[in-house]
Amino acid sequence: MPADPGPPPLPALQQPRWPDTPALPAALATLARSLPLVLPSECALLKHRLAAVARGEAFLVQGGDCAESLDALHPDAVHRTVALLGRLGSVLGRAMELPVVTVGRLAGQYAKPRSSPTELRDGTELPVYRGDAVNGHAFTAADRAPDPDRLVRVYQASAATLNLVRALAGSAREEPREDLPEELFTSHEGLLLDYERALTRTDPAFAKPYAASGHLLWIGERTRQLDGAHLAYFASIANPIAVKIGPTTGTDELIRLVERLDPDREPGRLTLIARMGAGRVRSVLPDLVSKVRAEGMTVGWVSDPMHGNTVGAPCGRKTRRFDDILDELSGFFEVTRELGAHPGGVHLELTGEDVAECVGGGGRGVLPEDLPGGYRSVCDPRLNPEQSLHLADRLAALIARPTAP
Ligand SMILES: O=C[C@H](O)[C@H](O)COP(=O)(O)O
Ligand SMILES: C=C(OP(=O)(O)O)C(=O)O
Ligand SMILES: [Mn+2]
Repeated sequence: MPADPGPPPLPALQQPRWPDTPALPAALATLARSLPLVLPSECALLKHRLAAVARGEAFLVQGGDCAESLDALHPDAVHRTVALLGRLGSVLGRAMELPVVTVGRLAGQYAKPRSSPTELRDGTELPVYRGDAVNGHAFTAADRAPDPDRLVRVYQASAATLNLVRALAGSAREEPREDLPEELFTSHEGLLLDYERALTRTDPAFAKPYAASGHLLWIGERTRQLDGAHLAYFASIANPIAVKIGPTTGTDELIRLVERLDPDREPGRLTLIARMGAGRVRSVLPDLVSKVRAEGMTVGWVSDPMHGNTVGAPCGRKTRRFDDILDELSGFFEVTRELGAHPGGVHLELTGEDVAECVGGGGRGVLPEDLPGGYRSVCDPRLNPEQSLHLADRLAALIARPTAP
């Protein structure tokens, strides 16, 4: 009798079309016998800290690149981004009068969901860039071909980044400094299920397996289907997790999502990252927050003011206006406070490098004509240090005087 094939696999969106060669199983076997990048006890500690965020007793500052790039990996760049997160934490923690939990979008943020599977340039169509875990950014057939060996390369790059981050955090613990967080956790979008499964580990001290690729993993807006493979994977791991929710999220859908991902209502388990867009946050968010609160669910509420505010610049690049980013943050604070919920944190795409990708900001700010010369991101536009600190100052003023014009 033929063996029972079991249930069909759940649909997994946004997965690469890997070549049908032994390269993928070989890469996954390498990852499966590799060392974990993070420990379950660290994940448990972050969960504990995020429980304080959900209770209104702490504030989350999460940020970093849209997509890390192997070519741009440099110790100074990591140091500058970590220092920037530290400075943002100092400003916002003081304004909120709360301890800050700092989480980097780094040491693993190498895979991107995309709107279209291909990119067309001057009549040539190639697979879209899906992050350095999958293919190369250059617009050539060779670079854009998915290459499973990249999974091992980004694992190694993540290990090296994490090593540096741990050293920086260690030095800050020795000698506390305004510009370095004492404890920095890592996070990335858990998009590539092959990669995440190969790095999932068990530990006798913990009831459930955990993702050893980073402390916190989030599900993106494009892969949070209730009957999808991403939800099933995330439900199976013990890490603190987050979900991005966009403006089309229904209230019933959100309740089912929370029930599925946090059935035990475990403090700190689930953070909801709202990315509605400045024009919609005030109309869409209130029902979602009210319904979750009415169900007695204690999740953390965080604002990503980046992904709902992406627009095309005249040069053809993607950009975001500083004023839209600030406006969405203001709307998020208004809505949560009005409903008696805690505005639990910010999720930003930023870099310690002096790039020109988002437009506006304090002083002269970045102008659209600066983008062609100053754009370094391999995916979405990031705030540079000046824009990030200006945003933190403006937000701090808003936090202190919520009713000021
Ligand atoms: O970072 C997020 C997504 O990958 C990105 O916004 C999608 O961008 P695209 O519309 O250019 O594919
Ligand atoms: C893809 C991203 O966001 P979202 O899933 O919210 O679109 C991202 O954070 O880079
Ligand atoms: Mn992005």
